[in-house]
Amino acid sequence: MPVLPALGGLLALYLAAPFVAGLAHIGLADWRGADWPGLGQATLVSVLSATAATLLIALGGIPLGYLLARRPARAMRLLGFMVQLPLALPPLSSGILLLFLLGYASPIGILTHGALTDSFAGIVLAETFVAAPFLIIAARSAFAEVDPVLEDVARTLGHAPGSVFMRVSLPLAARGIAAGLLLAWLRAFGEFGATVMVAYHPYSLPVYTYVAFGGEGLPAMVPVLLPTLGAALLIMFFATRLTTPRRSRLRPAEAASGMLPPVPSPAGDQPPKAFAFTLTRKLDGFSLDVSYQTTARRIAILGPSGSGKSLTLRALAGLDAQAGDRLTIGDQDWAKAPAEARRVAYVPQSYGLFPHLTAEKQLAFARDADMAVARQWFEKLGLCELEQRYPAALSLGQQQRVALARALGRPADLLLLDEPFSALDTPRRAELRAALRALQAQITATSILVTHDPADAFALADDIIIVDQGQVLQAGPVNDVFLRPRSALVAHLLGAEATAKGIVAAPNAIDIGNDVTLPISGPALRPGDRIGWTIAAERIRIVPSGELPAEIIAIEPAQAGRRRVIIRVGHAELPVVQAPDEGLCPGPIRVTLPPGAIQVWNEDETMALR
Ligand SMILES: Nc1ncnc2c1ncn2[C@@H]1O[C@H](COP(=O)(O)OP(=O)(O)OP(=O)(O)O)[C@@H](O)[C@H]1O
Repeated sequence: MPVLPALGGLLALYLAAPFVAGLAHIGLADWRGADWPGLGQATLVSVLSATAATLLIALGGIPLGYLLARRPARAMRLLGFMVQLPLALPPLSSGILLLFLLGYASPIGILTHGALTDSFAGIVLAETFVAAPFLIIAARSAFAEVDPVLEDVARTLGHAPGSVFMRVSLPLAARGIAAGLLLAWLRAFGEFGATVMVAYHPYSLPVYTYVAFGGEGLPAMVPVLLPTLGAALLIMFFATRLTTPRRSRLRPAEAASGMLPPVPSPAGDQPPKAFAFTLTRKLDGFSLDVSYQTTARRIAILGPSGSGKSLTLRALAGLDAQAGDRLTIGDQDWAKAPAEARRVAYVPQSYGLFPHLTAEKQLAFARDADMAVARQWFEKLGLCELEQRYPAALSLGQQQRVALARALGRPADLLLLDEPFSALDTPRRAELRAALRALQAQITATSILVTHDPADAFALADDIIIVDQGQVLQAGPVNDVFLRPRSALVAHLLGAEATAKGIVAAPNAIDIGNDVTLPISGPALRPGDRIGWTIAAERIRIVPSGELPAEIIAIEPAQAGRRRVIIRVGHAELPVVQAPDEGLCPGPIRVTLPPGAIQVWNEDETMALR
């Protein structure tokens, strides 16, 4: 569309035109008659006062920007609004307000004998007032860009909040803050309105310019403009460099396998530690109330999206410890310990690698990192070649390994893994699952894995906690929960596609209708009870020698060239995944349903639970 470039071009032309017009006056200027000492003095005053004001602004503005970015409370929003007000005020009005505060007749003016007006200090204070919002806004945006997960991870690596700020938040926000500081300096250097009201003397450069213009008119202005233009060009050059995205000097991420090499040696022979927790949280629109106790060393927390899994993990890590928490591991009570004091190895969903540190430096980041142990993990996880890479140059699998090595490189009693495979494709997922299983066998820490995939839980946990809407639906050893889910919902969360109903015919057999009785494994059931049941599609075998009569009622194409066959057995309609077989067609067949694969729950008890 030609209108857009035309409109943009016109404005750009207008912005450039005064500079061009100024060029024409260079030859006409009275260079000899210029008041160079006066101009030099005013320039010095402006450079020094702008620098002092910028230092003051940095001292308060950086922490303020951080608070505004991290604390969403209403009081903070009000504070944010207030500190930006000077931007909206005409500078002369700002000057008048400052005179109310600092002028001769004000309490502060009386106390300081007027030292804060018509003085260098007055210039600094006026400049600070009008220029501070530039830094505060830049710092707030820069800190808001820093992923809070990185700060969480740093705390679980033993760093107290002050150290997290200095080592993670500040370095990551540094470019934005530096740009804000340059702009604040420039604004302070060019400040006129508030300054002329608060401190007419000593002359700052803008006040000097105004006075010179009043006395000698436009022809004398070209030499006066020189320092201003020079400072503006210099600062804008640096500010532009800071705000231009840096081109990565890193090597691109290789598509190399993210596989953890299997690690052979078994975990120590130490008995697993007793582990118990009760955690409650009341959030806007969501309540969490979970508790469990076990002596198992590998636990999975399984639930659908938004069920409270990550909140539980964060609470275990101590990232938002609250008064009512209960958390013991072995003989230690961690409930009141802050995150940095807990012995946890926490790997969040996004892995939480610090973008400004190489893989090697991530490893050394933990406050109490045992570098010998960390290096061992580095080697075991096949990371030696990647030591000098930044996270941006690592594949997802490699990032996961670095995050694991970093977490394991310090003493930990709990390994907390939040959806460790969620970013990976299916084959990589299976590889890493196997490798993580090997890793679990090597560590003595209790591992807690958050997942929404039952396959992860079966592979990597002895106990499972099933959560939904912030509540524990069922918890216990994986096999027990699998064979006796408490409800159809639990069975679905464990992967059941279709469920059916029946009646308990004998302690280990169920009547599923049409005179079909199904033998089952697991704890005895009470004859006569109404039950729900299911079986995973891949566990059903269609074979001529099958024990049960069934009927094929539909055949549908499925992924990878396979077929999904819907069978009726008893009153149940169940899917079966089959390799292509020309012989199969709708009609009677025989099937085998292994008793150990059948999940059963008591419908009457499920109703009572509701
Ligand atoms: N700081 C917060 N304030 C208010 N609600 C929150 C906060 N953090 C999380 N929630 C809410 O708590 C609920 C549980 O969140 P959580 O991150 O624990 O879910 P999840 O089970 O881990 O989900 P997913 O599998 O999608 O990661 C969600 O509804 C979420 O919106």
